[in-house]
Amino acid sequence: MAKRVIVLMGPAGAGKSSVASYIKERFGIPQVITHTTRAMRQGEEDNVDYYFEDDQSFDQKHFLEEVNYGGHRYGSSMEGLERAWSRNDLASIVLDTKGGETYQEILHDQAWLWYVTVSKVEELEKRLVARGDAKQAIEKRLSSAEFKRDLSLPDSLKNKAVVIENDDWTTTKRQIDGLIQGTFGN
Ligand SMILES: Nc1ncnc2c1ncn2[C@@H]1O[C@H](COP(=O)(O)OP(=O)(O)OP(=O)(O)O)[C@@H](O)[C@H]1O
Ligand SMILES: Nc1nc2c(ncn2[C@@H]2O[C@H](COP(=O)(O)O)[C@@H](O)[C@H]2O)c(=O)[nH]1
Repeated sequence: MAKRVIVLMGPAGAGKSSVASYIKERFGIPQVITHTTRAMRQGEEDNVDYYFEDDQSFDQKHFLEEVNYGGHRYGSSMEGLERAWSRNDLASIVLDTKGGETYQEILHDQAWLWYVTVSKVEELEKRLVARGDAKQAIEKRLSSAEFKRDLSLPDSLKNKAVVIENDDWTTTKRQIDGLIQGTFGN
């Protein structure tokens, strides 16, 4: 089977990481670990949720693409993608929409684009609070240009991405099961 990667995009709090964890547990789809200079959140682990970097170590890496999101740096590497593909032909990665556009340009049909969103934008802040994010970090994130941009799909990805409206987790899981089983018959 051709190697593919599910590219999970969407606004902060919409549920991208929750979807990545679900497809890992349910279908054994490994997640590509990316790099960031932001501080670790409660419950996160280095080398599992991210490779946590400082500016100096980040500068030494060779990334396929890198972005600034809400004042922090994020980057993903071809090595990370190959590592996930060595375990399974279908992997996932969580990216902002700018990264999603880059993956689409580089990987074409090998990038399976999923845009995770919610129908009510107020729900996003509630979820970040419930996740235990620091108040200051939430305020900074919600006022960032990147957060506002990712509230909708960029024009270049419209009609190319599957939209998952993650208002209700049971409904979301059903949609995901349909997408994976419809394509791979697992
Ligand atoms: N359908 C849902 N209903 C209610 N809560 C949800 C739902 N999906 C995810 N959550 C919760 O919302 C919070 C944010 O989810 P998650 O971390 O997956 O979002 P994210 O899109 O990866 O966010 P970020 O980009 O900020 O990292 C988590 O606490 C998660 O458990
Ligand atoms: N383009 C990229 N975007 C990335 C990468 N790793 C994560 N992300 C996206 O950044 C924001 C913020 O992430 P958070 O974990 O601090 O909430 C989110 O949209 C992620 O999808 C990357 O390597 N490249």
